[in-house]
Amino acid sequence: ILSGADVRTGLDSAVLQQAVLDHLYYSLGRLPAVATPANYYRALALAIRDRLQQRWIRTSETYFERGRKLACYLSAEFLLGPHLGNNLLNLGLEQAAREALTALGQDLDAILDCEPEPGLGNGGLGRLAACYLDSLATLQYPAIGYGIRYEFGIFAQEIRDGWQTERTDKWLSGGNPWEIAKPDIAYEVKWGGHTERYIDDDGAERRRWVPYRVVRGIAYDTPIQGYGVDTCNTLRLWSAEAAESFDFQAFNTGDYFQAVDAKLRSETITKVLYPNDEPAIGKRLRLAQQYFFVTCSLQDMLRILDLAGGAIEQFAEHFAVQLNDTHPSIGVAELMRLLIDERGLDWDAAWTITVATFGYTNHTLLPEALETWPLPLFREVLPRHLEIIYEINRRFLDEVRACFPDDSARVARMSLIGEAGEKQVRMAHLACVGSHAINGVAALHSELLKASVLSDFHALWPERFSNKTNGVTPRRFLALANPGLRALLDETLGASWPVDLGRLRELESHIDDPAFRERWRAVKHANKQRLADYVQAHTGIVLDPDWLFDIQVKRIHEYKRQHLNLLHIVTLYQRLKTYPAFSFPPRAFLFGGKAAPGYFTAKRIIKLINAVAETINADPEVNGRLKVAFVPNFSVKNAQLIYPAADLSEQISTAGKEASGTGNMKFMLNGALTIGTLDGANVEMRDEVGAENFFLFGRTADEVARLQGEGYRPADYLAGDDELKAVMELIGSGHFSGGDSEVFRPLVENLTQSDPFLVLADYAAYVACQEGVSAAWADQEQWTRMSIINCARGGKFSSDRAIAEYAREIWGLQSVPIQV
Ligand SMILES: CCc1ccc([C@H](C)CC(=O)N[C@@H]2O[C@H](CO)[C@@H](O)[C@H](O)[C@H]2O)cc1
Repeated sequence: ILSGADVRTGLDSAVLQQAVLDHLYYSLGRLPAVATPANYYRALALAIRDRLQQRWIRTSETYFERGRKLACYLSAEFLLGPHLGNNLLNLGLEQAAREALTALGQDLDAILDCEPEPGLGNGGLGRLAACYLDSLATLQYPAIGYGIRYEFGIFAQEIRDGWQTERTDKWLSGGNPWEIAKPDIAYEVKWGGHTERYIDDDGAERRRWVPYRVVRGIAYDTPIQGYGVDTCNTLRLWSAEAAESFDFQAFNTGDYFQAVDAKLRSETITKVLYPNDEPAIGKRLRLAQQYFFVTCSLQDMLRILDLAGGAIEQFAEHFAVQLNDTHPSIGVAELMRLLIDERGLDWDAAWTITVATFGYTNHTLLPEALETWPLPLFREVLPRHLEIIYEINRRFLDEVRACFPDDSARVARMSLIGEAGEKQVRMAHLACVGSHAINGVAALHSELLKASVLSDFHALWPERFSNKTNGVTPRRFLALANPGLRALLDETLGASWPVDLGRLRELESHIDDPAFRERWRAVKHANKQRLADYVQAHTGIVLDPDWLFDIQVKRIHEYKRQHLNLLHIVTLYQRLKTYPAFSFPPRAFLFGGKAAPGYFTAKRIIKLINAVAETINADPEVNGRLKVAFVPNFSVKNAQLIYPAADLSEQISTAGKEASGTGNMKFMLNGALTIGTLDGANVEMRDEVGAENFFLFGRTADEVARLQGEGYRPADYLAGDDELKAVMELIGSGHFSGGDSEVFRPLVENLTQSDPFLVLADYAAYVACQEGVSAAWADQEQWTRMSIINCARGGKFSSDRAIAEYAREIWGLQSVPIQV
C-alpha cells in the first residue's frame, strides 16, 4: 500500500504510475478510460511537480537559513522551452516515466508533444537566460530569475503562400501546471503623475512621487530544477492586475465599461511579448513592462532582506543583480528611489549600494538596438526617476570632467541624456554608470564594445569591463535533444559528462576506431531521419538523410545573412541548369526562424527562401541533388530536433555584427561542422577545434569596418563576377516568382545598391568555401573525424563554464548544496 508521501515523492515507475492516476482523478476529474494524451500530459506534469515541490521548498528554506548571497537575473525574456522532458532528465526520471506511461497504455514521446511551449522570448538573449537558470541550479548557486509573465508569448509562425503570418500564442489557454500563483507576493507599481517636495518628521527636505495610476504586480513561480542535484531554484514572473479589479460605483451608475476599465488597462502591461529583437521600440507599453517587472523584483528583494533581518546597508552583500541587456536598466534609478525615498538613505550611501549591486551584460552592437527613451515620454510616465537620473548624470559628468578636463565633446558623448535632436535617455549609459561590472558575450564582441559603442566608458572605468563568452546547457541541447549521442557518450565516457563537459575531449582517443566512427555516423543518420520525418509532416517536403544536411536556424535578420546562403543555393541551381554534368554531393538546405512582424526585408527573405524552395524541389533536373525547406515556427521544441540532425551549421553573419551566437555552439556539440565568418563566438569555436576543422570564409570585422570606411560599392562586385551577376538577375527576373519581377525587386535593389551587410563582398569567398565543404563531405571517414573533434572540443561552450565565471568574477557567489 502506497503512503500518501510516496505518491507525492516516490521515484520508481510503479509509484509514478499511481501518481499519474491520482492526478487524473483528483486534479483533472478524469477516468483513464476517457483521458486524452493532453490529460495524461497534465497529470504527469502535476506528478513531476510534486517531486519538484519537495526540493523547491527545501531549497528556499536552506537559502533562508543560510542567508547566503543570491544572484538575481533580471531579464525581459526567458525562452524556457517545454518543461516536462527537461525536468524528467534533471530528476533522472525518464525511464520510470516511460515505464509508468507504457503501463497506462501511453507513449511518453506523444505525451511530451502535448506541452505548449512557454515562448516568453524572441531568440538568443531569452534562451541564454533560460540556459543560465539551468546552470545556476545545477551548480547549486542560490539564484532567482525575475521576469514578465506574458499572457501571450512569441507569435506562432505560419507560412502562407511563402509569406510569414503571425498567430497569437495562447500558451496559457490550457492552464500551466509548471507555475504556482503567489497572490500574497504582490507589489504596488506606480505610474505617471508628478513629484513633490515635503518635509519629513525629522525636518529633512524630501521628494515623493504622487502617481497617476497604481497597478499590482503578482508573483507566479516556476521551479527550476538542477541536473542530478536536489537544488530547485525559482523563476519569479510578474503579472499585472488592477489594484481594484472592479469599480462598483461605476457599475451602479451603469457605466459597465468604466467598471472594468482599470482592470483591462492594468492587465495590458503583461499581455504580450514585443516580438522584436534588435531594433529598439520606443513604445510606452514597452517602458511600462520594463519598469513594472523591475520594481516588483527590487521590492521583492527588499522584502526578502527584511525577512532575513538584514540591514538595508547590506543590500549589495545579499543580492547580485544582473541586467540582461538594457531592458531592465531602469533598475539603477529604481533602486535609488527605493533606498532614498522609501528607506531614507542619503544619496551617497544609496549610490554605493546601487553600483555594488548591479552588473550589466550587453548583447548587441547594432546601434538601432541600443535603447533610448524620449525625454517627454520618460518625464510623463516616470517623473521621479527622471529627477534621479538627472542627479546621477550631474555627479557622473562631474567625474568625467575631473578625469578628462576641457573635453566637452566627451561629456556630451557620455551624458545619460542625448541632446542631439529630440532629447533621449540613453539606457546603455545608465546601465554602465550604475553597474560595477560590464561585459560582452564573446571575446571579439567584448573587444569591439571597448573599442566602439562603450569606448568612453572603458576609458573611464577599464576595471569594470570583462568578457563572459556565452554558453548553452548540455542537458537540454545534448542529453535531452540527442538521446542517441547521449547513449554513445554515456557508454564511452561514463555518465558525468553532462555536468563536466570538458570530458568530451576524451572522445578524441576513439577517433581512429572505425567502429566508433561507424556508430557516430549511425547516431547522426538516425537524427537526420527523425528530422526528415518532422519536415515532411510539417511541409510535405521529402528529404533524404543520406544527403548533406546544411542548416541555418535563427531569427531572420539582414546581418545574419540568410540571403547570402540563398545566393549560394541559386548558384548551385544555376550551375546544374547550365551544366547538367556539374556534380556535387547532394545537399538539403534547411532554414528556420521568425522575422519581427514589422521587419519587411526579413519577411521578404522568408518569401524568397520559400520561392526558391518551391522552384528547386519541383524541378526534376535539380531535385535529385538539391532540396530546400523552410521549417515553420522555429522554437526551442523543434530546435531540439534540428540541432542533432545537422552536418553543416551556417554561422555566416557579417563579421562584427553577431555578438556571440549560441545556436553555433548547440550545432557544434551535436557534431555538426561550422561554415562561418570570424564573428562572435565562431572565433573561439575555431580556436578550440583548430582551423582544419572549421570552414572559414569572409572579411574580418576590421576588414568590414575598413571597406565600409572606404565607401563600399556593391556594384563593383557584381561587375567583377559574372556568376553573381547572373544569380542576381535570375532572382530579379521573377524566375522564382512565376515571372513576377516586382516581389523581390526591393531585395535585389537593397543588395546591388547599398548592401549594408556586405553580402556581395563575401559572396565569392563563401561559394568557394562551400566547394571545400562538398569536397570534405566526399571523404566520410575524414568528415566523421572532424565531427567527433567538433563535439569533443565543445566543452568550453557549456553554460556551466559561463555561470561559474559570472559567479566568481562578478557576483561573488558561493554555491549552497541542498539535501532533501
Ligand atoms: C528592444 C528590442 C530588442 C530585443 C532584444 C534584443 C536582444 C539583445 C537581441 C538578442 O537576442 N541578441 C542576441 O543575444 C545573444 C545572447 O547573448 C547573442 O548570442 C546573439 O549574438 C545576439 O544577437 C535587442 C533589442
